[in-house]
Amino acid sequence: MRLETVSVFGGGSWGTALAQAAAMAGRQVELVLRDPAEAEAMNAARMNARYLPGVILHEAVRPTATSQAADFVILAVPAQATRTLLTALPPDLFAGKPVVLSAKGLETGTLLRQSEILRDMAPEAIPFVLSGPSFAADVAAGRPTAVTLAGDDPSDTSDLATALAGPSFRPYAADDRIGVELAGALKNVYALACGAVEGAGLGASARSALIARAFAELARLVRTLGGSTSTLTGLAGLGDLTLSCTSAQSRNYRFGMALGAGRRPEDITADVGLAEGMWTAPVARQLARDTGVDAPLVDAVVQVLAGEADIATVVAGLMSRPLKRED
Ligand SMILES: NC(=O)c1ccc[n+]([C@@H]2O[C@H](COP(=O)([O-])OP(=O)(O)OC[C@H]3O[C@@H](n4cnc5c(N)ncnc54)[C@H](O)[C@@H]3O)[C@@H](O)[C@H]2O)c1
Ligand SMILES: O=P(O)(O)OC[C@H](O)CO
Repeated sequence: MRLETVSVFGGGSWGTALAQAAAMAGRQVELVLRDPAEAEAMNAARMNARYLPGVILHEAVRPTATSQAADFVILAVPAQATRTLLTALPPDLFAGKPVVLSAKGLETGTLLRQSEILRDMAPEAIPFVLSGPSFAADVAAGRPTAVTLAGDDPSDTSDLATALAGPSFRPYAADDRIGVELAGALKNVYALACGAVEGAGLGASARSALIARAFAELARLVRTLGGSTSTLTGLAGLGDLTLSCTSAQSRNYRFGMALGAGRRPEDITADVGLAEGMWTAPVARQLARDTGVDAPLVDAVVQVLAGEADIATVVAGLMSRPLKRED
């Protein structure tokens, strides 16, 4: 498999960070933005001033609005925008090529994972999913980061991991696409919940209890939806859950903190930016209901986001559930 050139779609923080990582790994990178003026400005400044100010673009990164054919592709737009992006691109851009899906979210309406959207829109692409504890600012600045890269063919996945690995970016190859995608999407919902616990001043003990019960709920969902629970002890599971559920660097966590402090969701987005958990929570609740999985934490987040209950009410509800064995 030739893996010298890569097109990264999405000129936000994650697309720019992954473009930097790929360039540091020795790839020639085009960073594809939808707005030609923004691509030109980024090229002139050699910086993504809006999403990653202060990070000088690697010389192998070429911002552009017109994509050329590359050896492989990385998609890094928000989860709800992946289908729109793919609709606008010619399918032959992807045919027979590795496509790395890096958005962490489930699609509203269809309830689909990112690689299922790709299968719908570009069935001849070869899907890989990348997830794990990784803030764009850390990756772009070359701070040590490790992620999971899952694909169906072990040899191709190892080759792709090697093509993306650099001195500070370490992808571990794996094969459980379903588990990796679900863990990445769901951790955003649980990060909202943990942020809300902090914002409401409920204490560090409550937050740790929540992380542990979130892990158990995630395991039930992953097991039922066809993933492997062993994935959850890895970077895409435990790694990302603990990062996003404890750090105010996470937008989902910050969104939750504001919710916990009593602000309304519609007023928070302008300050925090993209918080994928907001979109994924209702989808996860639907998936849990459809498959009979008990998911009280996802339910609680949906209720708070929808304004159906305040934090105190959902916490009282969770604390008064019948006592049970810890499994
Ligand atoms: N930022 C991080 O630290 C980080 C880390 C890992 C994964 N992710 C995931 O990456 C995804 C993208 O997040 P982000 O942080 O880059 O968001 P962002 O808000 O920083 O940037 C989103 C970018 O997508 C572009 N975009 C939106 N709709 C588009 C469309 N239809 N066509 C083309 N471009 C479009 C926007 O113009 C913007 O440039 C999310 O699913 C997020 O969970 C982010
Ligand atoms: O800022 P967040 O909450 O979207 O989290 C970013 C990454 O997913 C952390 O791994």
